[in-house]
Amino acid sequence: MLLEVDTIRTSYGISEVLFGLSFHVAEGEVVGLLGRNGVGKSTTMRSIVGLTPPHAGEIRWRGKRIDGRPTYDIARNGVGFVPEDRRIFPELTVWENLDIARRASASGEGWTEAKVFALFPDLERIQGRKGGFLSGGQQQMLAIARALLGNPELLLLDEPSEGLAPLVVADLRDQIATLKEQGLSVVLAEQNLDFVLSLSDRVYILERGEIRFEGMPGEVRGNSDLIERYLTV
Ligand SMILES: Nc1ncnc2c1ncn2[C@@H]1O[C@H](COP(=O)(O)OP(=O)(O)OP(=O)(O)O)[C@@H](O)[C@H]1O
Repeated sequence: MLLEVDTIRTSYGISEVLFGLSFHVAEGEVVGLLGRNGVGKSTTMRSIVGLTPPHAGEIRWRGKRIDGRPTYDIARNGVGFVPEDRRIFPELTVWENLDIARRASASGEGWTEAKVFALFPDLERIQGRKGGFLSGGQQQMLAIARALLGNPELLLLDEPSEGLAPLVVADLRDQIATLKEQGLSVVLAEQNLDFVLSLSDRVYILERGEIRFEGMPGEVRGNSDLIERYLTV
């Protein structure tokens, strides 16, 4: 198993947000995390990469514990994270945003600027533009491109389609599908049900910091009980 999240409990100060949450990701799998705002999807990702480490439970990467390890170490082990706010440097150009990520990466092999430009041709065209002048879609693609330069084996994407126009979302879906075809494992936290169901091999539904459902996308699609209970606003 690539990643095992085993009954983790995570808190912000005294307020507990994840209550013994467990899920796993096999090699090459795309796993969707679904649930309304505030159920703990971002906190789950932040727990995995060590930004808000769990205070109980275990997180294992290829069978070895990574909970409690520093974020840079978890990244070097092969876990890439694209946070919801994308964290683009606004004063740096697209090229410079990528260059920094490549230099920070431990391994010089694998992803290169040329390869990320092949996946995101738009980024090549605007490589001289400053991060602060990008559209939401361009920012999202830059954030994913930057994470890829760290040569992850697993990519955690937090709400990648949020705020993007439908045509841009369609492009993003194709790009994530290409990454999957290339063997990358992905965890996708999303509100956009069609987007997740069309990409995922398996999905989990969260509510109040716990997993309430695990199944195949086909078991969620058209299941109005499940959708009404856990997903509609
Ligand atoms: N820095 C923080 N300090 C305190 N509480 C927080 C913090 N970040 C998130 N929370 C709380 O933790 C809970 C889970 O939030 P989280 O962001 O993980 O949910 P989510 O499912 O990702 O939702 P969203 O789509 O809004 O990001 C929420 O109740 C939220 O208010």
